[in-house]
Amino acid sequence: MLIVFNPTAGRRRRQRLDRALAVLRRLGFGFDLAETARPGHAEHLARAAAQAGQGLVVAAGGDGTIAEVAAGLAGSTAALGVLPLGTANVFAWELGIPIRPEAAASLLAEGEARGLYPGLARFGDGSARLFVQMLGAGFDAAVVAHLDLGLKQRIGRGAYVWGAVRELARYRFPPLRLVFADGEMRASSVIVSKGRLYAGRHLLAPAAEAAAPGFQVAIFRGSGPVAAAAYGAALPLNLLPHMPGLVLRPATWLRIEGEGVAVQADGDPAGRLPVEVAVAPTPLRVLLPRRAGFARAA
Ligand SMILES: Nc1ncnc2c1ncn2[C@@H]1O[C@H](COP(=O)(O)OP(=O)(O)OP(=O)(O)O)[C@@H](O)[C@H]1O
Repeated sequence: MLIVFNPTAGRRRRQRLDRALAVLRRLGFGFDLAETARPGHAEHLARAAAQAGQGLVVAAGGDGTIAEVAAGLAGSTAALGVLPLGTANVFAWELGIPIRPEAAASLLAEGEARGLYPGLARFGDGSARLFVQMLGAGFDAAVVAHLDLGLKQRIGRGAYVWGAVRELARYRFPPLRLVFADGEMRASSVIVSKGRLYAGRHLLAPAAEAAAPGFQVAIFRGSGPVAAAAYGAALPLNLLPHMPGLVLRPATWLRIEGEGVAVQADGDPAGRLPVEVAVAPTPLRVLLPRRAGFARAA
């Protein structure tokens, strides 16, 4: 097993990693540990490991690190394991992967690999990017793009709240055009979600089935700072899905247009519109709790 550790993900991550490694050693599990040195490095490490015949590659980090490892494993038979050390850890909450390092390490020993279908984003410049949990365009991507990373290191998720408040004052809410296989819609923001949860364990898309190929698309039709503030206030109360102006619909493909508008994938800046979103052609084998019960929103 190779563990790919992002030393910049989340807070107190190294102590949390050490707690997980202590359990693996106690269980007699052999592992190699590799630290990422830059964005994108986890993908290279994972691909090289899979090509060398490694059967299990563990992403020790947040959702961005998981997505990079997933991209490196794409098309191989190696399974993805997760030690959730990130700031929001939405993928882990969604799939019932324990957040406690000791329990997450035990899962690496006793979990079962199940096939999940990531999303694949293709951008106007020809680049492509895999995402495991969600992709957003518009307001939330602007928050991610302008996030104060120093503040995130210090206070964690609060940095996103502060970033959102700042963004309310300056975001211009340019209109987006969403093209589905069966028609078009206008929106001020959109989140394409593999799962039910968003920003930790808050409810976004109750009908989502994380293990199924395809997405729930959250289409924010309310525009302007007042609507965005209302959506933001509803999120921690798990009332977002019921907000006026929010439309949720399933899709397996869509194109999002809005010249120059920021895109985020799994909580990291991912480029700019236009983007085409589809289901990845090959499933990703992910180590999950046996009889995985997908988590409830908090
Ligand atoms: N050594 C490094 N220096 C700077 N950035 C790095 C390094 N290694 C990885 N990264 C980048 O850090 C990004 C964010 O990390 P990650 O998503 O794992 O943590 P997080 O943002 O704290 O967690 P979450 O996504 O759960 O909120 C990754 O997408 C990756 O590109």
